[in-house]
Amino acid sequence: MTRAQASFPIKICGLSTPETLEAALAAGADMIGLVFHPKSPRFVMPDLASRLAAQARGKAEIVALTVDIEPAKAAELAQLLQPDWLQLHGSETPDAVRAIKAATGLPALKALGIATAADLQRIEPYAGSADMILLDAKPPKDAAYPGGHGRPFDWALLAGLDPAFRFMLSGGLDPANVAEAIRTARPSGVDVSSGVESAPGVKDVDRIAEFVRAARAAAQALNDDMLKKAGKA
Ligand SMILES: O=C(O)c1ccccc1N[C@@H]1O[C@H](COP(=O)(O)O)[C@@H](O)[C@H]1O
Repeated sequence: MTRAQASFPIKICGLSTPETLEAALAAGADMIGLVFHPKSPRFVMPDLASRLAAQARGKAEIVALTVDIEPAKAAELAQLLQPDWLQLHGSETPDAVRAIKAATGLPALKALGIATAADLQRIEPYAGSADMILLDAKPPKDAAYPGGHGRPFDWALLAGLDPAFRFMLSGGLDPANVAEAIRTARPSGVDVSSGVESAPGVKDVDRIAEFVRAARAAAQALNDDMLKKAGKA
């Protein structure tokens, strides 16, 4: 089990400078995301990505974010970056997730877009393939890239999920709303990109620190509440 699977992981995605990566590490982020989708404003070239990965290694889990990547390309990326996770943020089927995992030997964080209760039925088929599910908003129609648009979805849709099901939540989270998102959706971790930026692709060190602080406090409160309900506190 990785560190992220054992605790309440807080992931800061789309980091692209040593300074903002350092801010995420100093704030106590558990996972950092490097984006390998060329159409994203957060895309990092392989050389820079390798340097950022070296800076983060051993301090936070490194997540390589890809979109509908071929298994052979994923293996090349894994070789180059040696990430701890692959985030699969496209329309990868359960079989594609299995093939990418087999080619890389890495755990997969599979993102699924949620807009209605019916979308929750897309989770179950990934039970035997994805190591963690990330529930995100759907991108705007005609978006050039499938995530990182700062759009929330209705977190109350997740209230009926099995409490034992571990998932991460993303989509429009920011320092001001992450506590409410955690109270409502009761996720096992959170992921943010544009909510800690001053402009698309430009991370803000103060917002990163505020986000991690707010998420950590809300996760602790959620845990205390669950222990109380279970009669253990
Ligand atoms: O961040 C990106 O640029 C990105 C590009 C392609 C796919 C996913 C991307 N980011 C992921 O999108 C969600 C939501 O981000 P936001 O906080 O709403 O901006 C998050 O999981 C990012 O990892």
